[in-house]
Amino acid sequence: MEIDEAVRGCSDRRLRTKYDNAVYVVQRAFALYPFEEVAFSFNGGKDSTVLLHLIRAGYYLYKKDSGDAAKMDAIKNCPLRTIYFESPCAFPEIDSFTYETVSTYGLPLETIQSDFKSGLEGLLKEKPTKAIFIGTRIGDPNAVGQEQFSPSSPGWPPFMRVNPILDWSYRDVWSFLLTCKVKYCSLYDQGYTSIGSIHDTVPNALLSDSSSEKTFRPAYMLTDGRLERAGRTKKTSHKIEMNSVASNGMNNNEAEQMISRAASIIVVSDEILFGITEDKLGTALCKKLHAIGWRVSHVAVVRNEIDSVAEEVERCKSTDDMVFIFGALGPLHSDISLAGVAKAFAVRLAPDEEFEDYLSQLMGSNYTGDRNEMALLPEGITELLHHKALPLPLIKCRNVITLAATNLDELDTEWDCLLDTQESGLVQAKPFVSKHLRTTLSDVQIAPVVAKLCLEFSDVYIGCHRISRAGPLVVNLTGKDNQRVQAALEKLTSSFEGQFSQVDCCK
Ligand SMILES: Cc1cc2nc3c(=O)[nH]c(=O)nc-3n(C[C@H](O)[C@H](O)[C@H](O)COP(=O)(O)O)c2cc1C
Ligand SMILES: Nc1ncnc2c1ncn2[C@@H]1O[C@H](COP(=O)(O)OP(=O)(O)OP(=O)(O)O)[C@@H](O)[C@H]1O
Ligand SMILES: [Mg+2]
Repeated sequence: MEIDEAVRGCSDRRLRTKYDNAVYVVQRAFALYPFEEVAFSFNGGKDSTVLLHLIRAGYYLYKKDSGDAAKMDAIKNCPLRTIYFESPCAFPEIDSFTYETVSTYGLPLETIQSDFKSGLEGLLKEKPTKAIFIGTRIGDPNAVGQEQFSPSSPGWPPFMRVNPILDWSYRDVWSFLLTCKVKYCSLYDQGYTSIGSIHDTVPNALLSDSSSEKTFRPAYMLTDGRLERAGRTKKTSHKIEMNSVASNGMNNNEAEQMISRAASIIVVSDEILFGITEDKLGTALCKKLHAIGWRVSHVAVVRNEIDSVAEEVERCKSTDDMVFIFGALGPLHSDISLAGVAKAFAVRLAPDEEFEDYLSQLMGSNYTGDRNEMALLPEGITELLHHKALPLPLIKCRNVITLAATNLDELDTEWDCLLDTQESGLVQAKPFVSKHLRTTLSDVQIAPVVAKLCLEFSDVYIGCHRISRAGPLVVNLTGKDNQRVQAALEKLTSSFEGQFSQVDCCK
């Protein structure tokens, strides 16, 4: 069997291991389910092309193991039911590659014209189908929480999703296709690295040829597989969000208020809780966030314990747009931040190939201990944020960004890189306006007026603090609408003629 021979004959030990595991999953599926109740979901993409050849190899090995030696010569192909969800928005190259391939490999094709869910409902009604092979890989947006055998989701018709290449990286896919010298869709040689519909897919800009803007290098030249989907345009952008709120009859100001951003900060440090060190980074980050118009809703210092981090992340990730974590990052026993993040998202820590590469370039081969602990990242939800000024990319898990800074200078660098990296999601929001007033009046005297003011100006934050019990009182008015902040200020000062003076800062 040519695929099996090509992989076994190659020197790439990692590819051989990935192949062995995937082919094992294929064979188990054939052992578990009646052949005619298994289907292969094929769409001509690179992942499903890999899967096609793994299924062919797995089928061959399964038949060989079941003692059908006499018939082995006849088993060149695997006549597995193959389903293709056709779409008028598919690339013509994808369509033609799909039809050609099923014909080349003798796959009985069943085309479906509706969406995935109703298409599968129809398919299951028509023919009993217990399991479907899918080319999902960790890193695909829909892979989170899946295993190699994962029942379909609640609300979907019942079948087993079989994902033999779930743990394959972008590089593994290309090593396999090139080692086996199999045909793949021509778009991948034109710079496409992941293919969706004609409306949301363009060649990957990272492969653009320096000599000409219009030519692109082949997909297998992309060195950082994390950026595989860079040619897939995002479904919702800040601009669209803004347009849609503005088109709901709101003016732009109101629209900006609507999308004002909130962040929380988690500092992981037993030392701070013991009083041995102080948290300076949390305070500095509050200032930086405030300066770009973000509201900080919460700063927490938690213990170096997986559960403490997980509980805090779980709380913050759903209430805030962004969560920042400092501390407990590295190979030490107490470096548990990423395990806490993984637990909060109910995913595992798994080796990350790209991060491993960065670590070995930075630290040589002795960098991570026996299990490559430092290269274990939350599986399926991690994005590496690259920047030329950073020796290691920053780790972003959905809306949780792990900062590696240990002092204020390092924080400045990381912050500038985040602002310079679109993928960080750190967009500039409408800036805050702050005005500060100072008075020698007592708290008791101003309390009823300030309480009323808070009700009337609910969009303006009105805070009061003293530098000392005997010293003057400072009132801080902060909001996003300059006129409203000024109006609140005037109302307060006019209630106590001549008793307030405006100052530049709140000290
Ligand atoms: C055969 C097959 C089975 C699927 N089963 C499920 C499922 O059980 N649950 C689910 O949420 N999505 C399921 N999907 C949808 C995929 O998760 C995903 O939305 C789809 O592949 C589109 O990916 P894209 O949005 O990246 O193009 C299935 C898709 C296919 C082709
Ligand atoms: N239109 C479709 N018809 C049949 N199966 C599909 C279709 N779209 C997706 N799938 C299944 O979902 C899997 C994952 O799709 P995905 O787009 O991530 O991978 P791919 O198309 O194989 O490769 P690429 O990431 O380069 O687009 C496919 O390998 C295939 O098994
Ligand atoms: Mg695709």
